[in-house]
Amino acid sequence: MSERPFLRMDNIHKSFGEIIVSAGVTLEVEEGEIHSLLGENGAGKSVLMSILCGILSPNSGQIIYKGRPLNIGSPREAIRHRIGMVHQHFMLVPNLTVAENYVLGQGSPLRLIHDMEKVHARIRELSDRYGLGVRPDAVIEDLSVGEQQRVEILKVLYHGTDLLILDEPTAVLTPQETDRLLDLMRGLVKDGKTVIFISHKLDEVMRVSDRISVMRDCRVVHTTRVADTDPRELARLMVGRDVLMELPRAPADPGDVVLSVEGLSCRNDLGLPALRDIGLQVRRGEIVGVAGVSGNGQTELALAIAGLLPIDSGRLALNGRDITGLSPAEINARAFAHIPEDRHKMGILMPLSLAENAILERYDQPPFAARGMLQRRRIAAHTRDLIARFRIKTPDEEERIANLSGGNQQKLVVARELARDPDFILVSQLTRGIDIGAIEFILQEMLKQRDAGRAILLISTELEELFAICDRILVMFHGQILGEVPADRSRLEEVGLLMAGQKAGHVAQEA
Ligand SMILES: Nc1ncnc2c1ncn2[C@@H]1O[C@H](COP(=O)(O)OP(=O)(O)OP(=O)(O)O)[C@@H](O)[C@H]1O
Repeated sequence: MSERPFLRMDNIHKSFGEIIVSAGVTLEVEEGEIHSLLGENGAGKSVLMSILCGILSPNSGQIIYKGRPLNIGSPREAIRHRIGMVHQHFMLVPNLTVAENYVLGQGSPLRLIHDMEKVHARIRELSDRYGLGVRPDAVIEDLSVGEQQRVEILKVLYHGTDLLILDEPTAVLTPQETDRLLDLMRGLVKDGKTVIFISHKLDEVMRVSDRISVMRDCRVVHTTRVADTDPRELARLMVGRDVLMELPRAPADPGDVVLSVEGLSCRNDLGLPALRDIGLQVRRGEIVGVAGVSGNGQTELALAIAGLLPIDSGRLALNGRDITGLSPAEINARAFAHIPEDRHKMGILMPLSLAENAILERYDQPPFAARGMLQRRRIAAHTRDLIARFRIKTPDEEERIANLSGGNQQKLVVARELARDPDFILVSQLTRGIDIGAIEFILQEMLKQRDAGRAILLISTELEELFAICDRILVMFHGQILGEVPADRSRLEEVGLLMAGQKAGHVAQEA
């Protein structure tokens, strides 16, 4: 251990009642490095970083920062010490501008109005310096996810930072946006800043880090220089066993058509055309992937199929029966499972328990309801079964789902939907926020579902995920399906070209 590290978190303990969430963590970070933090879902990464930036206070342990003990009780104090964090879920107010978000809570409104020109100028200066492309007068809700993230990072820089913590910043980014973010992180380090980076994506961690610490069971179990390790070793350290990088699978044996989409066109919530004449079929016993750079209509495709977005024209059928224009509840009732892209908006209800979330769409149906009464023992037993099978980290089924780590919330959504014995499974961003050990398990589960004769449509921006389990891949570009490619890794380049709008040697016209 070095004499005087930039940051040393020493023997940090934290528990909520009986639940231990930090079990004597010791972590050292050197000045001017990118230090990655890896660990399974629920290993305690976010909790540790929340302690470092004053959101949670530890029960015991010490933090030495820039050679002095650090005792902070709020994020505001952390900012004073030039420690800034970008959280897994953005904390911006959607209907305010970038500049308004930055000055929220910063003083009297009258003075702020007067100073707004200066605020705008400072945002422009920082944005130019780091190539962030952030406009101070842009309204948050009009920005893409990648842009919102740059706004969050610039917010930390705006308040002044020497230590920047990024909690799973790439989970929602396109590969291009990720490259841009990794470049930005290197630029910040060149500028003398220190970065702590949390990610489940080992390739990114290997590309960008100087050093890596691995957490398990709420402790740091290993710290290494990136040159002294490889993804296989990191995976083993995280999960405690070897993780299969390639899943064995038999060729598909597709049966009858389960989902059929014909001539589907619709608009997005701004009234602009989002889908143009989409046609596709998913058969029993196959997994059809939908690839594409995010924002090319994939979100609208999932919403339209689930009955959550009105369509302009076209026809949807499930098991040969017309479902066009049916309500989401009516579609749901027809052996239709949906794992949505945004679990917070659509997948779960935060104030409710795991057990309540586990039966969200079925609370009024047998075996969970009888004679108008909830069958609490049955619901509890069912939820305990899901918790055990999907290794969801929680004290019990009565825990509020809001208290689970992000990846464990996603596991519950997947477990609940697969338990519904569906004919058709609509999935968006299946493994977002999930650790590699659990990804291996969930992808294997999807293959089992396929082999049991279910039809699966998997919409994803992760090509790895698509190539791992799909049988064929459709590529979306500007609201259309530009091509179909067998899910064979040798065809990766073709998929990449289609994603960029290039088809058989020519560039697709923007309609
Ligand atoms: N307020 C809380 N009350 C009870 N338990 C909590 C609370 N906040 C976090 N936990 C628990 O602390 C543990 C660590 O959670 P944390 O969010 O740090 O995990 P993580 O390593 O960031 O996981 P992920 O990769 O899924 O984001 C989890 O088991 C979680 O359920």
